[in-house]
Amino acid sequence: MFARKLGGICSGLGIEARGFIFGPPIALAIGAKFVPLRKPKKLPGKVISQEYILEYGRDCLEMHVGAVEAGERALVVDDLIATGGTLCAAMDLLERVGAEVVECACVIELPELKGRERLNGKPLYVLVEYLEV
Ligand SMILES: O=P(O)(O)OC[C@H]1O[C@H](OP(=O)(O)OP(=O)(O)O)[C@H](O)[C@@H]1O
Ligand SMILES: Nc1ncnc2[nH]cnc12
Repeated sequence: MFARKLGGICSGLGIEARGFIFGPPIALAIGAKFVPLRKPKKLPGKVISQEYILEYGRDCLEMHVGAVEAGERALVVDDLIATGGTLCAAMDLLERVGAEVVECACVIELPELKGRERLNGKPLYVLVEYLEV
């Protein structure tokens, strides 16, 4: 599995909603804590927020202040990458708190939407590339 090669990852982050299916078992498998990145007004307590643009509108991700500390190595997990806006917002949040995003991982990539190109060279692991025929 990809994560075994990475080592030393403290935080496995899952993006609401379907990233919550895959993030927790991956975090458990690599011995990392699971940190949820949620849609607005779902997390209690103090949060930092990052807005982003999707194919079909705008949205925002939030993370608890203190959930990830400066210097932590992090893996971001979601079900799917399309335009890459969601993963970019997740990476922006983590960079704002001084964490290092080691890799992003998704089950499905829609390569025609070129999301990978927006990740500034950050490694992206995917299981399935879906191409329209
Ligand atoms: O690469 P992008 O263009 O940013 O799109 C990918 C995102 O879109 C979907 O979530 P959605 O925003 O539909 O939210 P949901 O999981 O709450 O339905 C999917 O689960 C990803 O999180
Ligand atoms: N084009 C797309 N198809 C399926 N799921 C998506 N989530 C975001 N964009 C999508």
